[in-house]
Amino acid sequence: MNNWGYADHNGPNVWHELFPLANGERQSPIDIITTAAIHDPSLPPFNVDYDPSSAKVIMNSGHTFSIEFDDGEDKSVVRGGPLHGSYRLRQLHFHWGPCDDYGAEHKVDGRDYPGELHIVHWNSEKYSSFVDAAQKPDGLAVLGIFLKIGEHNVNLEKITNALDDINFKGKQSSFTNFDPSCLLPVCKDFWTYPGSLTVPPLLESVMWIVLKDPIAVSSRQLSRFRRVFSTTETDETESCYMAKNYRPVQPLKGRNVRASF
Ligand SMILES: NS(=O)(=O)c1cccc(NC(=O)NCCNCc2ccc(Br)cc2O)c1
Ligand SMILES: [Zn+2]
Repeated sequence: MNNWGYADHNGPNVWHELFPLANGERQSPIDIITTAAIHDPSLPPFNVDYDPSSAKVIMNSGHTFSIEFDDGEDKSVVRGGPLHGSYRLRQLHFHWGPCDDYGAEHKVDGRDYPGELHIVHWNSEKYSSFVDAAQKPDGLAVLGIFLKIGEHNVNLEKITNALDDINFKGKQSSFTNFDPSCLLPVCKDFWTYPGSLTVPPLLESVMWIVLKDPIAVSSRQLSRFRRVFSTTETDETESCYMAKNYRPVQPLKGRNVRASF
């Protein structure tokens, strides 16, 4: 089943058939129970230092759409928080649902958000590439930012305007001069815990930094995400919209979630 997806026949409930890590000890996403989170006063703030010229392309993988960054040198990095050393920016992508009531991957006290932004970085101090780092327990760092329905988000416009160029699976288009820090909330309070990729191969190599505050996007902007196709332009089967691409929450299995606030 290398054509994994989010439908009943190839979705999260059957990923374990080809990706045994699906039932692993440090899987993501999780439901963050705020009263169980441990305030860690020794946690420093995290710091992002992004160069807008690192942005290269926007692409449709069939599972989400992503902005890919030049990760050939330490031009855009995240440091601090729970991290030791600097982690290099690789890509950002989104997860959403079929309606505005749910679609994020992490939950907070059982609460659903309608979407979630993931900004993916890898440990370039210790490892030689993203794929190498993705196999290591301290290889990746992902910033998770919740989306809530509210005001039109001007910073998201550049991304949603580019979706027409990548409407089908496999399409990519030039996308540069973009600094992802414009998509971060003002307050940088976060929860952090050791977890995994939320997509196959579900590798257990992610230090998660989930921001407490959501960013607002308009219902119209989020509905544009759902009109991206998960199929190619020439797919013999009928075209299929990317209506949802979130993984349900996974067992905590004894892990501690720390709070920076
Ligand atoms: N949702 S997430 O936890 O933030 C998260 C964290 C890191 C990466 C991704 N997605 C991708 O890298 N997608 C493009 C490559 N396809 C998946 C893939 C990944 C790693 C390796 Br090695 C091989 C491989 O085929 C998502
Ligand atoms: Zn993701």
